Amino acid sequence: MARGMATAEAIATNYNRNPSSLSAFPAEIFSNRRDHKASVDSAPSKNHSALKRPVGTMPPGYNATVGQLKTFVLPGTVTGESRDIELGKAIVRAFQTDGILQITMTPEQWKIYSEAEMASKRFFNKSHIQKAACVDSQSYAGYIASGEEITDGIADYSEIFTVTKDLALDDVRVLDKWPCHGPTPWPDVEFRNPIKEYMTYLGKSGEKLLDLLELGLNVPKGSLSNLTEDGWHHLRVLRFPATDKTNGKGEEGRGIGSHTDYGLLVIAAQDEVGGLFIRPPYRDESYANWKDSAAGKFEHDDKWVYVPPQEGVFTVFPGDMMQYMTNSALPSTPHKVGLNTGERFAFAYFHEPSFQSTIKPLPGYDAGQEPVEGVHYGTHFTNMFLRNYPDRITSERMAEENRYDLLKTRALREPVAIV
Ligand SMILES: O=C(O)CCC(=O)C(=O)O
Ligand SMILES: [Fe+2]
Repeated sequence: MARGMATAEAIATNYNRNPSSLSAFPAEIFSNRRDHKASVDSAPSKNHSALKRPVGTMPPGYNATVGQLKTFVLPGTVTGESRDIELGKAIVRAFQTDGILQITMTPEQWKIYSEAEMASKRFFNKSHIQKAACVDSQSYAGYIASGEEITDGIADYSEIFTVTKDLALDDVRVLDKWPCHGPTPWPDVEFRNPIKEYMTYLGKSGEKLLDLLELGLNVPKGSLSNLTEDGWHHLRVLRFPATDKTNGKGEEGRGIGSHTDYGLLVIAAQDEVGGLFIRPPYRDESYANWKDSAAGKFEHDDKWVYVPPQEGVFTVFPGDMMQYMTNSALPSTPHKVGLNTGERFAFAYFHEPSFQSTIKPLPGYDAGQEPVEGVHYGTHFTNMFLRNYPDRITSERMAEENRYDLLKTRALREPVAIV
């Protein structure tokens, strides 16, 4: 049965209005209007007199609007029927108004997410020596200690395990010294297996979202999803220390500085602690992270929206390449993370074009945006990692072996035959 636009919107609104679907968190959080400012230390307003504690779980010292995100249920398959078109349009509208949306986890995804989260906690519980051994000199995959990553010149407090395409040492791309190409230095299979499974599942959701976006943006089938054959999908498994338990290398209360991410879509998940802030699109603001760094932009102004943790959902927002392809019809969403009173675990999965692809504007969205010759995704990714990890062994080896220059060669700009 075909369902109309109202129904696609209704799916979204029902989730916002039905507190029973928000089991883990106080329903009152979600009765906030978007224009209501609230923070941990603000006095509860009349509306919140029934609250036992002030609104939400916002990190101390932050003052932001509490977001009411639209929540969507992805179909089993995207066939292109009218209800998919309406859903695609509703997703486009949500990105344009809010900059972020939620998708529900299927019961299977919930199980896979929970197992990945347990694996993450096991990993971060290991000794520093065990974690620090998980480094690779050719890929940027592996462990990043708290204070090692740099955003806008300041150390981030996040502790991270990054997963990139896990390539064997005898893979031809590794033998040919392609930048960023190499193995993922897993600590053990107890970590590797659940994390790989988590990525595989999110990959399927990422593909469905791209299919729906093609419908919602009214562009030919395949214009987004063809880019992700051999996509450079990657994942950051994250732990944030409590605000009073840092090593002093960064800025007080700051987890990760304001930034945009690089590819098509970010699919994130967080535990119940809370710390993510995003910036919805504002008409008078423009930025283009592939031209000039968007890191640190707007960091300290008051136009941020706090993303309250909600059990059983992923949050989704567009990345830089989506912004370029749509001429900013879907801007890459700036976001940042604050430290909270307790440690926080999160995942950020990046659904990306293939490393070799040159991204071009979508039909109907080509307004001569710069650079007119397109953006080489692998170069953008490499630039971002060089900027974030200037002192990592991978950056040093890339410089010593002149790997960066390979990005200009034909081999790195043509599809790879996957065997
Ligand atoms: O911690 C989060 O929720 C988001 C992390 C993030 O922005 C990133 O890893 O790029
Ligand atoms: Fe991010």
